[in-house]
Amino acid sequence: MKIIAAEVIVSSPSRNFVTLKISTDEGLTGLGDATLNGRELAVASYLGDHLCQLLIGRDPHRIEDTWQFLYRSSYWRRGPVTMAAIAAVDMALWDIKGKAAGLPVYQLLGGASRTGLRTYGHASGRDLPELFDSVRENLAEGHTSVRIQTAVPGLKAIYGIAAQEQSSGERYDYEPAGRGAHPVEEDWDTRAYLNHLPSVFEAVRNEFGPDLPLLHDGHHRMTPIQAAKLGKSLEPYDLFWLEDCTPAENQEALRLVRQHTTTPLAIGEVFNTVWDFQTLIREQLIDYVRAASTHFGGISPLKKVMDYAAQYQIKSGFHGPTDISPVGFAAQCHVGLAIHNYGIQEYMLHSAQTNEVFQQSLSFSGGLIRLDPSAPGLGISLDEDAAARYPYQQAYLPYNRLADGTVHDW
Ligand SMILES: O=NC(=O)[C@@H](O)[C@H](O)[C@H](O)CO
Ligand SMILES: [Co+2]
Repeated sequence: MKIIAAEVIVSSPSRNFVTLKISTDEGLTGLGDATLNGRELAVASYLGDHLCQLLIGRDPHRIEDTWQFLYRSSYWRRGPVTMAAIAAVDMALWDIKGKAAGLPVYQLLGGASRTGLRTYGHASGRDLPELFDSVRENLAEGHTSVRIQTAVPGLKAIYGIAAQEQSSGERYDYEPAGRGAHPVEEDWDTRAYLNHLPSVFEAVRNEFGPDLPLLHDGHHRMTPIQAAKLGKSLEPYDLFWLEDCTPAENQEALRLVRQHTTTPLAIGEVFNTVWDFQTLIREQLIDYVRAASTHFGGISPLKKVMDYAAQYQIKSGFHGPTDISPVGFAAQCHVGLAIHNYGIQEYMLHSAQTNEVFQQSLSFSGGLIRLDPSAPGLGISLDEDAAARYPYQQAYLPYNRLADGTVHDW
């Protein structure tokens, strides 16, 4: 079999998505997700102007060789743009291999290790009543675990809370990317956040009891000692995990956090290669791997990092925001179903418009994502006419500044 075409499809139903479509001389096609929120066109160009031409004539069955060729032949390595582009190729080739074999991709990765994938949803609220309603909505939707994000007194707009100007009760169930030519500035105050959050979790535990698994996303905004303080102060509320508690470019920073708290830690949604996890896994500084297939080079490296993590009893907690397309989401669900060390899957439901462009065969019932055993490959199709109805619109993620004007992680 030979690759005869590789096309990049940029579409913006509700938000921007970049999809790679690879076609073969035997009539099979494969899809890959190359979406990088806020930098989509950089990845579209990396694919369209550099990688697609290298694929023509290659045997699509040679996934590992293609991955290694694309990774090493560029000379320049790693980074979110490069790895999202390679991820899309990897996913599309697994899609083709599954279709050629008449099997879902998880069957090629060792078969199902469980019935389905337990999920967590995003509960958010500017105040406790809004937050409690949002928790109830998530439970009604079928999630058996819930992420808790709230506003912080004195701050106007922060990560994880629907933009203030939106109608009250608006849920944070759609990842921001403010449309326009410049990112929106939001405000931040770590001290106010650290002083406020424990009371929120105490209220949530009082309202929903001790058993509901609760997660929280620190979103890279704390120093290691601040993250240690928060992890320790949340111990009475028995979190399932505290996510991105501190920027982990310096993986050793987690040693300090680990010394002070038993709150489980999840990191890695902004990572793009296994080396970003090497110290974190080897020193067991985290409990969950937050990588996502789309930002991590695809299905192949995601399976590799999880097999490495398994040696340290570290589980998966793959990133599942709405700025990963249904193709990328399905790809990591296939990995999640096959690996033994599965933890949980972040699951933000895509909009009706997005589901108009991408037809999915996975389902969500009884608190579990289930993959269709009769759907070969990734089990996703893309309606190119629908995609063409939603042209790209430039959009950026927000960023933070502190009260004194210093730029800060958002
Ligand atoms: O855990 N989920 C997250 O941190 C997401 O909400 C990220 O901010 C977005 O995917 C960035 O585009
Ligand atoms: Co996160």
